[in-house]
Amino acid sequence: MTDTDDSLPFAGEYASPPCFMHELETGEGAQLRHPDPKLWNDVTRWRKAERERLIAARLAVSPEERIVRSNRIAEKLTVAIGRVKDQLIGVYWPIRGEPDLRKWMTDIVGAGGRIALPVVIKKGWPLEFRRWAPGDPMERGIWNILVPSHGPSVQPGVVIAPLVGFDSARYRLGYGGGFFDRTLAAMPARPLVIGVGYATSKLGSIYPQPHDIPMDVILTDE
Ligand SMILES: Nc1nc2c(c(=O)[nH]1)N(C=O)[C@@H](CNc1ccc(C(=O)N[C@@H](CCC(=O)O)C(=O)O)cc1)CN2
Ligand SMILES: Nc1ncnc2c1ncn2[C@@H]1O[C@H](COP(=O)(O)OP(=O)(O)OP(=O)(O)O)[C@@H](O)[C@H]1O
Repeated sequence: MTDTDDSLPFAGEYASPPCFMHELETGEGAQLRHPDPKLWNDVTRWRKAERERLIAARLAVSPEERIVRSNRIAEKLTVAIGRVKDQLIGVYWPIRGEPDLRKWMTDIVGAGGRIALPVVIKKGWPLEFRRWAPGDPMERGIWNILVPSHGPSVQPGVVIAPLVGFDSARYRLGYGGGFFDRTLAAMPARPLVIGVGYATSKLGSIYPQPHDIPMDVILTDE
């Protein structure tokens, strides 16, 4: 199935933010009960195939080209965020061909801003953010992603979310753990959420579901 394939039943967009508290089970690692399990099953299968296709495509891009594209995204971030002094910005440590913003993160710290990185505490839980500065000790967390070894949980005012895919309604396709959606839903104050990815990762629709939270802004290399 491709993004132009319309054989997937229309997955329903919402004109206003849906209230789905009634679909939440309580307790650790609460799972959502989807309103239409059959549709969700189709969407899940389609998303899995699209993730694999999009990740393989970006991994096939040369390291030199990836640097060029990452730098373009970094320049746009600088413009979008503006004055960074005293801001706390949640970024990410790149994996699987994601835009590499590590130099930009260092520049932000040099300019008086602060950076935080996401940490997976447990599958099915919101992410935690920990402060990071160049040279800080890091360790491998779940899925081998490097995370700051210690430090308290902090609340960024800006969150930069890497996109596996995205659509024109600013919905994000990630790795399928639901981490960013859970994290944004749980944050006491909603941060400015900026999705970053390659223009080639654009889809016709990600078939947004009630739990999917759109990005405020999406920045690409084009
Ligand atoms: N660089 C980076 N760090 C990040 C994220 C990210 O998107 N990029 N995350 C953003 O959330 C969190 C990690 N999220 C992840 C979620 C799933 C898998 C993963 O490998 N999942 C399994 C299958 C999952 C499933 O379908 O149930 C897999 O692909 O084998 C990896 C990372 C926190 N750190
Ligand atoms: N607020 C939430 N509460 C409980 N479960 C949630 C919440 N948000 C998402 N989920 C669950 O997470 C799972 C994965 O969702 P989805 O396919 O949207 O992942 P994703 O956004 O691609 O992943 P990620 O953010 O980790 O990169 C779904 O089963 C979904 O029900």
